[in-house]
Amino acid sequence: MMSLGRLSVSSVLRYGGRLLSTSSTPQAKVAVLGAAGGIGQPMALLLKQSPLVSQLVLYDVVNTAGVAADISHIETPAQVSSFEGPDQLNEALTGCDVVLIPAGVPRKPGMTRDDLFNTNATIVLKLSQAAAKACPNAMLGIISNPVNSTVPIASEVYKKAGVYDPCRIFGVSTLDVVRANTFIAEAKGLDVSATNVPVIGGHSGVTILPLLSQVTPSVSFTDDEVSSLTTRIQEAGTEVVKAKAGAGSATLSMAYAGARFAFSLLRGMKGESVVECAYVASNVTEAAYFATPLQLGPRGLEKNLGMGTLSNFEQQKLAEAMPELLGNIEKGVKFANEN
Ligand SMILES: NC(=O)C1=CN([C@@H]2O[C@H](COP(=O)(O)OP(=O)(O)OC[C@H]3O[C@@H](n4cnc5c(N)ncnc54)[C@H](O)[C@@H]3O)[C@@H](O)[C@H]2O)C=CC1
Ligand SMILES: O=C([O-])CC(=O)C(=O)O
Repeated sequence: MMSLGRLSVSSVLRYGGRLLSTSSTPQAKVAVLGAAGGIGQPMALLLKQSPLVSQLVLYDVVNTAGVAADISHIETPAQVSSFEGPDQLNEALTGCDVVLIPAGVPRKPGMTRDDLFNTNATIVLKLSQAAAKACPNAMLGIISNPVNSTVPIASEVYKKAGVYDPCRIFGVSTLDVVRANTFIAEAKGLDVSATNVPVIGGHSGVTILPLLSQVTPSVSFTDDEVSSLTTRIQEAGTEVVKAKAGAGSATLSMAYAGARFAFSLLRGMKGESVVECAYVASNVTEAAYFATPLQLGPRGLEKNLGMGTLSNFEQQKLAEAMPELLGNIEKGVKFANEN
C-alpha cells in the first residue's frame, strides 16, 4: 500500500519515559552536512530519535564537535560521529546511504533566495563533488538555497563524475507541503494530520505552486481563497524571514520537513511505497527540474506521479512560474559547467 510521508514517533515505544526503538529495520547511515547550523542541529536531533537511523554523521566547517557530543548523549541507538572541515569530509561521507545538505547562508529581510546563489552555489558544488566521490550511490537531499539552482548544480557535478543517477538527487521542497497542509487545514477546519496538499514547481516565490484543486480530503474554495492561500504558501518562507528580523530563515519547521523527507526516503529504501513531493530531474514540463509527487522506493525515485489535471488558475500560475524556474535552472547548470 502506498502511504504519504509524515513524521511521527509511532514506530517508537515509550517505556519508563524513554523512546525505545521497536523496529528491526536495516541499518542506515545518514549524514548531515551543515550540522551545526540553524537547520542542521534540530534536524540531527530528530534523526537521532529515529529507529530508521543507525549511524548519524555530523559534518560542518565549525562547531561540529560540541553538537555531536551533545546529541550523542541521547538514549537512542543511533551512533553519532563528528567531522569538521574539508580534510575530514571524505571520511564523513564514506559508506553513507543518505546525505542531507543544509549547509550555506540563509536569507535576511529584503533578500530573495536567488541572492544566496553567490555563496551557496560554491558550497553545494564542493559538497556534491565530495559525495559523488565518497558515496556515489547515496540519496542526496539538498536543502541549501536556492534549491531551484543547487539541484541542477549537484546533478551536473554527478554527471561530470560519471556517477549521475537522477533517481537519487532530490531538492527538499517538503516544507512547502508541510506549510500548505497547515494553512489549508486551518482555513478549512480540517484534521491537519489527514490533510495533504501536493505542491509542484520549484522552491521560491511564484515557482512554488500548491495544487488546491487536488487537496485530500476534497474541499472547495472560493476564487479569493484560492488566490490568497496560494500567495500565503508561496510567501511563507518570507513570512518567517521577516518575523526573524535578520536572525535567519525557517529552521525548526525546516528541520521537521527535512527529517520527514529523510524518513520517507529510508522507508522507501526498505521497500515501503511512500509518496513525497520533491524537486527532481523531470520531463513532466519543459523545465529539466520540477517538483511533483513522487513514489519513493528502494532505488530512490521509483515513479514520477506527475501533476495531474490542473485548474485554470493553476495552469495560469504555472505559466507565470516557468520563466523564473527555467532561468534558475540555467544559472545552476552554467555555474557547474564553469567551475
Ligand atoms: N529547502 C528549504 O525549504 C529551506 C532551505 N533553507 C536553506 O538552508 C540553508 C541553511 O540554513 P540555516 O541552517 O538556517 O543556516 P545557518 O547559517 O544557521 O547554518 C548553515 C550551516 O552551514 C555551515 N556551512 C557553511 N559552509 C559549509 C560547508 N562548506 N560545508 C559544511 N557546512 C557548511 C555553517 O557553518 C552553518 O553551521 C540556507 O541556504 C537556507 O536558505 C532554509 C529553510 C528552508
Ligand atoms: O525562505 C527562505 O529563505 C528559506 C526557505 O527556503 C523557506 O523557508 O522556505
